Amino acid sequence: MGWPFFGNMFSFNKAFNSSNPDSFLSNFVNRFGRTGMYKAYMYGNPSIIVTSPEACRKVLTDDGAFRPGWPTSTLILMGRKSFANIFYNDHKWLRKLTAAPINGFEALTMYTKYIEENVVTALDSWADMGQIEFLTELRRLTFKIIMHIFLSSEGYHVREALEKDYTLLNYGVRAMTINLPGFAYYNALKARKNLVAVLQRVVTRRRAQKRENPSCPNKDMMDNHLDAADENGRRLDDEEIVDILIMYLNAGHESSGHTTMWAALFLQQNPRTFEKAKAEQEETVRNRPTGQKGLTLEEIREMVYLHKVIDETLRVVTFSLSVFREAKKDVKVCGYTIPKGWKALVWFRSIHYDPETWPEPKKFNPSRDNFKPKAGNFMPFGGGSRLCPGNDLAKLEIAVFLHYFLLNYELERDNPDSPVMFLPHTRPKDNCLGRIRRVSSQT
Ligand code: HEM
Repeated sequence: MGWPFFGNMFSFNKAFNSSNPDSFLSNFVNRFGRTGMYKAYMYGNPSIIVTSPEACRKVLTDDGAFRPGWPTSTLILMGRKSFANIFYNDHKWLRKLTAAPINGFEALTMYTKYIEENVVTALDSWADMGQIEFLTELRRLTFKIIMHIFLSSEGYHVREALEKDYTLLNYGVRAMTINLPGFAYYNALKARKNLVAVLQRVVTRRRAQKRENPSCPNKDMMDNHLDAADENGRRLDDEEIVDILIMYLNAGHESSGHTTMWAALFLQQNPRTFEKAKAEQEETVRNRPTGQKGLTLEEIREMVYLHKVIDETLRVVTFSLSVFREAKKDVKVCGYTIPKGWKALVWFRSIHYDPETWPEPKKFNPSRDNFKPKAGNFMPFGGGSRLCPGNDLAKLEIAVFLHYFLLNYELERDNPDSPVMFLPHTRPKDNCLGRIRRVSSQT
């Protein structure tokens, strides 16, 4: 279980700050064999790192034995009333409240137009901007989209005020919990304070508006939260609304921004895949009824190859390296006992990089046609009752972006060999510095 007090965090940080993050787990495998479960001391807690698909699935789906168990440092940043720390009936109610408006055909059709308009405008302006940090611009774009869904009636200033602080908040999420100036965790705590202050001001103002004009229709998710009551009439207090929003806005843009960047990058690095994906998009446009302007959700759902590209990107990148659960009792998983109170770290990266399931796992290859999916060996959005509620929205955003990117643009990187960072999330160190160039004008 590593060093006293620090446990395995030194070796974790060493591996994830090198070019070979998987060496962290290989160390366990080399010493103890492919057991699928390894005892470790992580983020201040005795933990079991769970790596086999069967064991991961069991941990994610057995709500009787496990509950979310995020480290205290993460809970402080996300908020003690965020999704990371709500359980049972409250969780069920709040999931229904927040997931319904971003799922299903009608909701996604409504957002397709907004996403499309913003993707088209963004790509067009980036092409005129010369050198850009592609990742930074994509994060701005996905943040604008998630803000539209949750806080559409707030203007540019609120968005700007929140956007800056989210970057700092994220850098602190998987950092060492050192609350001293100059350290990532210290900056993240300051960023959270600012985020809370901005959102609290919005809640206070909206409550006042609702008192003055109770019949005013709801405009966005924030308004829905202010009105919501559960079956016993319980309403959400300010802290709950702020914490739910802090986590949702974060989860809703970082992941899709990063994944979109990697998808574009992988396509650019693999010309044959690029051409194949582009051909599918050209066919979509050719088959479009005359008079139809822009994409429809039906068209997007029929893009078979593009979805393979997106899935393969989700696998190779594995944006959520692992998620945390805590054993509510001593529980047997695949022959081993996880003791009550211990954390279980569901290690998605090992599932997605298992060479037995994914030959040449580090290779981006959307045409893994011999792949037979088995329950648990592809879980980019998690599983069980905590399955990501934004998965369809995220895939929609990525698909719309790739549609226009493939048809009309290419990415030229300034530092194609820029090293890759793995914490807090996998990204090129230079945030993908480069240029977006127009290559044709088909749409
Ligand atoms: C590529 C994009 C995305 C990836 C890879 C991703 C991944 C994940 C994963 C693995 C989980 C499970 C966490 C757990 O088991 O504890 C999760 C949960 C969550 N995601 Fe996503 N996500 C993405 C996009 C989004 C978007 C667009 C939104 C919002 C619209 C969102 C909101 C959430 C929320 C609120 C949870 C917590 C759910 C709960 O605890 O019930 N995610 N996500």
